[in-house]
Amino acid sequence: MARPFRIGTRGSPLALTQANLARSLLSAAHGHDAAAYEIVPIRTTGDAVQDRPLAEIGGKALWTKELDRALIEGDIDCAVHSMKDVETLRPGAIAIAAILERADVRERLLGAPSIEALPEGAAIGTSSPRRAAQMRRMRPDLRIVPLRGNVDTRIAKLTTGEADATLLAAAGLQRLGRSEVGVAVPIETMLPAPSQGAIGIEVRANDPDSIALVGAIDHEATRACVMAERALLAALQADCHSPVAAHARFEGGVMTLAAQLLSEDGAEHVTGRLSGHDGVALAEALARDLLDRAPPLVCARFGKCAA
Ligand SMILES: NCc1[nH]cc(CCC(=O)O)c1CC(=O)O
Repeated sequence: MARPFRIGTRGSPLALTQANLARSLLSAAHGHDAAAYEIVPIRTTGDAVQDRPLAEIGGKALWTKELDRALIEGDIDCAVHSMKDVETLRPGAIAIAAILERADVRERLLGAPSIEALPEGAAIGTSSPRRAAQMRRMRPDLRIVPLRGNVDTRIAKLTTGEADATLLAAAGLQRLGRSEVGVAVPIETMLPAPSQGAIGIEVRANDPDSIALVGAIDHEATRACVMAERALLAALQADCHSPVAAHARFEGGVMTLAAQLLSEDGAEHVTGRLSGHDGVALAEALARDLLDRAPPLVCARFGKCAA
């Protein structure tokens, strides 16, 4: 290559680790020297504003807007994202060229050996509406306190007593070399966020060379699962503040998509699962079914209900 292929990323330790993983996979797939790739960290609004609730900052595209602009303007050739943080509707000028093989999708609980073992009234630090609602559903006695910052900051805030316990994605901990921290929560107990554990690489939609280069490291099964989970969010018209969990997986060539919608306070919820071969069709059917069966408070949160 004439010049290095520029890999755009957020500057957090987890984002940089993920960008380096993308670089290693790309150089291995194409037999390039690592120097053929350049990591370009870009500061996002979500990283810059650490002291206010996410919903207050404006909500949408907090982690992607600056990277989108750099990509579209040609300052970078691709952008590496945690797919969990990427909005369901992407700009037409941007294409997802690869989704990497998914890591452990589970949540890990830090601060107690299990959810049942949490002391009465314990403070759970999380800024995720999904995690908050799921915890309130299982343990209405718990208090939810906001906890933001990158993974290491959140772990540190437990030590300083800002919260008694927290939940973090196993995938992020693993990638930061902290896979021993906390205990894994089975997905049957706590269904993860849609796209949790999946890294996506975006390119300009009108850049066929980058589409081919990056497409070489796509993991087809992960892509199908993540696209089904994202199609469910689209069909629900959910956004990043919606308390929704979803997880798709293949078993013997058949995809099973499971999902849970909750009211903010966790008092009401609806769950469902469907199996089949077309992930997007499964997502649309499951969304219809969940909205049809949603109790009133869940319905109020997700709009589009029949009632
Ligand atoms: N919202 C922040 C975020 N985005 C991606 C991850 C972890 C990695 C992943 O889920 O792919 C995290 C931290 C967390 O939820 O623990």
